[in-house]
Amino acid sequence: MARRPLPRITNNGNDRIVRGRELARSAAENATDVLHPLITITRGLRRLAAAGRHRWSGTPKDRRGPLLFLLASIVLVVAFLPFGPLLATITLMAAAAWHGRDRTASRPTGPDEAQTKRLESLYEALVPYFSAPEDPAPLFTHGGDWAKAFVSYAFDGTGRVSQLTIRYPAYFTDGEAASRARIEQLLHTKSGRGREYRFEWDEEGNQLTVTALPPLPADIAAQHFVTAPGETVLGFTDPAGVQRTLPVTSGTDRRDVPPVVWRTGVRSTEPHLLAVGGPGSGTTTLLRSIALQTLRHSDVLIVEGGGTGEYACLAGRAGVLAVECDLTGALAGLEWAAHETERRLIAMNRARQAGQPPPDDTRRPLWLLLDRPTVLGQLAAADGRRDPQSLLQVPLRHGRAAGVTVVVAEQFDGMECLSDPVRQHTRARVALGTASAAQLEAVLGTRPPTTATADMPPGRGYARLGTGPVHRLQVPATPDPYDEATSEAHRQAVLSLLPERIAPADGEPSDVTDVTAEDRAGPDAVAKVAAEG
Ligand SMILES: Nc1ncnc2c1ncn2[C@@H]1O[C@H](COP(=O)(O)OP(=O)(O)OP(=O)(O)O)[C@@H](O)[C@H]1O
Repeated sequence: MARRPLPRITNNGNDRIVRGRELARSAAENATDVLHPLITITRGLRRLAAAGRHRWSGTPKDRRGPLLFLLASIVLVVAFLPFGPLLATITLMAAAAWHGRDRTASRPTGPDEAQTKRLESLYEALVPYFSAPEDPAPLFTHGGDWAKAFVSYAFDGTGRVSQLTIRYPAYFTDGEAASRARIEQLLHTKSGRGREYRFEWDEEGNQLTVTALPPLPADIAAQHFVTAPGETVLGFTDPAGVQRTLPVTSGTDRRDVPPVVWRTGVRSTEPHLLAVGGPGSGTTTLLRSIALQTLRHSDVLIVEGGGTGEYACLAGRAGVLAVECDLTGALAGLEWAAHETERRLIAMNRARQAGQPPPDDTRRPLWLLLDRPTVLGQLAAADGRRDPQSLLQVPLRHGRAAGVTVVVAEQFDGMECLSDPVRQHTRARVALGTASAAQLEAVLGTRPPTTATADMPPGRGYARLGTGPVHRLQVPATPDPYDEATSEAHRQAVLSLLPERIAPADGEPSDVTDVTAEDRAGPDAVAKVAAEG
C-alpha cells in the first residue's frame, strides 16, 4: 500500500525573516571585504583634505598668494611631464591609502604573562578537587590546559582575578555544601584575600562563577528614606541582588543605591525580624535605625536588655510608648503589648463581621523592639519571675493580622536562650559582624554565597527575608546622638529624624503598668500616661 507523504511543516514568517537577516548580514560582510581598499583610500583622501584645509587656515593671509602660486606651478609642471598626471594620481592614491589605514591599535588578546601564571596556579590548585583517576579524559590534570577549564576571566587594575568562570566535571559533588565550601575556600585564598567574593554555582551547566565584590558603601548615615508605609530599609547591598534603588545623600553627594527593604504588615510573609551579631557589631544601631524609620507611621515600644541607655534619645518622643530598661518595666510593657495585640484582633474581627472598616484605634502599627531580651530572661530566672520572651508569643503569632511587628536583637552567644516562638516567627533575619559559617547558617538558614571580609566594619553583615536570597548588608550609620564619640554630622542626622519630644527631657519614659486591661484605648493611652508620668 502506497504511503501518503507526511505533510511538510510549513515555514512560518519568522523563519523567512531570520533567513533574510542572515542573507543581508553575509552580503554586507562580503561587500565590506570587497570594498575595503576603496573605503581605506576614501578615508585617506578625507584625512588628507582635512589636513590641507587645516594647513590653509593656519597660513597667514599675506603668504596665501605665494603658496597658491607655488601649487599652481607644480600642477602645471606635472601636467606637462610625460606620464605626469598618471604618476601624480598613483602617488596621491598611495598617500591616501597610507593615511586611511585603520590606526586603532589592536587590543592585546588573552592574558599577559603574570595573569597566565595566576590562572595556571589556580588551575593546578583545583586539579585534586576536580579530577578522578577513573576519568579517561580529565578536564583538570597536572600540566593540563587551563584555557579549556576557564570559560572566562577578568583581572582588576592590581592584576588580581576579578571574575572567573570555571567549568568542572559533572561528577564533582556540587550538591554537597562541604565540597563547595572547599572549592570556595581555595579560590578565596588563591585569588587574593582581603576581598569579598561571590560564588555562583550553576549545577546544571557544571560551571562556577567567582566574582570579586567591591566593598559596600559605609558612608550612608540615617536619613529620610523614600519608602512606602510598611517598608523599612534594613541597609544597602549589591546592585545585582535587588531590583530597586533609593536616592540617598552622603555629605553633599546624592546618589542611588540598592537597598534591602523589609515589608511588614498584613501581606508580609516575614512579619517579624531577628538580628544577631557579635559585641559591637551594630545590632543596637540597626534597631535605632528601624525605630527612626517606623516612628513616621507607627508607635514603638522599646525593651533594652543591655541596660546601657543606648535608646535614651528616643525616650519621651512622640510615638515612643516606652523605653524599658529593667525587668519590671519590660514585663509590664510586653504584657500590655500582648493584651493590645488581642484587643486589636478582637476589634478588627468585630468590625469585619459587622461589614465595617477596622476601627481607627487599631490602624496605627505597633512595633516592639527588643534589644538582648535574653539578659532580662536570665534576671527573671534568677528572681523566679516570668521570662519576658514568653509574653511575645501572642504578638509574634497574631501580630501580622493585628498590625504588631516584633524585632529582636541578640548576640550570637545568647541565641540558644531565644524562645521557640521567637525563632519560628522571625522569618526576616540579619546577621552582623564577624561570624563563623555555622553561626551565619544558624541565623540565616543557609550559608551566604559570599566570603567574609577580614575587616568587617560595624553594621556590615547579611540579611535574608524568608527563604529569599542572602544579601550582603551595610546598615546606615545611626549612632547614639548622646554618645560623645559620635561625629557631629551623624549626631545632627539622627537628631533631625527624632520626633518631637512630648515628655520631659530627662524623662524616664512611660510607666505602662498604669494602663489597665480595661483602659486600653490603643497605644495613645500609654503615650498619655508617658506624658503625664
Ligand atoms: N552601620 C553603622 N555604621 C557606622 N557605625 C556603626 C554602625 N553600626 C554600629 N556602628 C558603631 O559601632 C559601635 C557599636 O555599635 P552598636 O552599639 O550598635 O553595636 P551592638 O551590636 O549593639 O554592640 P553592643 O551590644 O556590644 O553594644 C558604635 O560606636 C556604633 O556607632
